Amino acid sequence: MPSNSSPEPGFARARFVLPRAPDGSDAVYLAGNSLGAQPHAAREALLSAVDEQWARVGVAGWEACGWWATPQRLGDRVGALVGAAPGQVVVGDSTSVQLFGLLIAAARLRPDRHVLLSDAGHFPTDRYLATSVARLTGLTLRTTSPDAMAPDADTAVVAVPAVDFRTGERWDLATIVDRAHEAGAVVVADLSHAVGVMPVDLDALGVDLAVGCTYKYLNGGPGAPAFAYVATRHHEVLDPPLTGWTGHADPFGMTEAWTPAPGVGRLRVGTPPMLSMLALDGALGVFDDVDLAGVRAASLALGDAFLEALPAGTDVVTPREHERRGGHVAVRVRDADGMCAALARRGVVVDARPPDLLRFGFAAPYVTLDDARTAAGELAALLWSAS
Ligand SMILES: Cc1ncc(COP(=O)(O)O)c(C=O)c1O
Ligand SMILES: Nc1c(O)cccc1C(=O)C[C@H](N)C(=O)O
Repeated sequence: MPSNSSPEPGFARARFVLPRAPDGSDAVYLAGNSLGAQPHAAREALLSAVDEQWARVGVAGWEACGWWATPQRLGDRVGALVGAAPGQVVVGDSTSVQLFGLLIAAARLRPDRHVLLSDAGHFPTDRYLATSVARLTGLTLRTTSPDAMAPDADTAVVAVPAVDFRTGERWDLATIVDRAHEAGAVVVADLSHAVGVMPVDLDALGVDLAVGCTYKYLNGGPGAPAFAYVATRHHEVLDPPLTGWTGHADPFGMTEAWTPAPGVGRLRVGTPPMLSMLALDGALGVFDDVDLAGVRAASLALGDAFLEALPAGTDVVTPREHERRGGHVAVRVRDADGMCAALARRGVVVDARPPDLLRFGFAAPYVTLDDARTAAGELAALLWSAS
């Protein structure tokens, strides 16, 4: 099938079930930056895994149904969406667990250096884990905004998101990676707010290591497994801290000592959550025949329609320039939680982040231009009644 290079906003809406609004209709669902909507194919894949595989094949499914190979097979599918050639991505565990492993592995790639440089506004799990990893490795944690990062000869690791989880600002990964590499540091990128909503070209950018979640714009479902990327040049030296048996070169040899599997397979830890993985497998079909540059253009068009329909004076914290914007737009309001609940009563699902932000996520596969304008109209009505 030819690839759809200029998809319209809402191009795959018929392939999704949308959460209900209070009146029973489909909600205007702008929370895909937190939990993507459910693709029919994810449900079908899950039901088939339960009814035909688990129930009827049982333990033989690890080979007969291809379960054992699924973390790397899905890794390649996700890898294609983040510019990773096959063999560099594995799926499994949570973003937090993957990040912990990669931050430590990154520090071990630069044993003579002393600084872990991280985004001051990073998502909490990234900040908490950087703090813990610094304690465990003896690195000194320094935090600053990604655009102000100035790694030097003592910087071991630079940890950054592709897009700020609060403001929706897109960071300039190319410049960050270049600066880090000039200083000899290793880059660990968190793509949670980028994967599936914009093209990311990990190989071309030269990113060393990356993680991301699959339950936002990839629509893998609540608790869908995360992914981890390791550039090929690090494969044979990567020394992960979580030496679980499924990352062993010969897991069924049940040997005394841990020997890493070749390549990215060494990042596998325990038994993969197969039902979640197979739901994700179904969900990824949405991206099979579509060009991510087109998905990005459609998402930006949705954001533009929303921004244009907002009343003058609305406090938008997301940069308006396309190249500096991710997949969501954040608006500062007086009572974000109250406003979020009021929008939900009006059939518009968004989320609130402390202290005062409302986030509107523009997942182009199922959000339409009408949705974007409706959300702006409902927000305007609430802002008006609150003023
Ligand atoms: C940037 C970022 N990293 C990580 C996470 C979450 O990590 P986990 O999948 O472990 O809950 C999120 C959101 O939940 C996020 O926005
Ligand atoms: N991962 C989440 C969860 O398990 C429950 C509720 C929300 C989330 C989120 O996705 C938070 C999200 N990463 C954020 O950007 O705030």
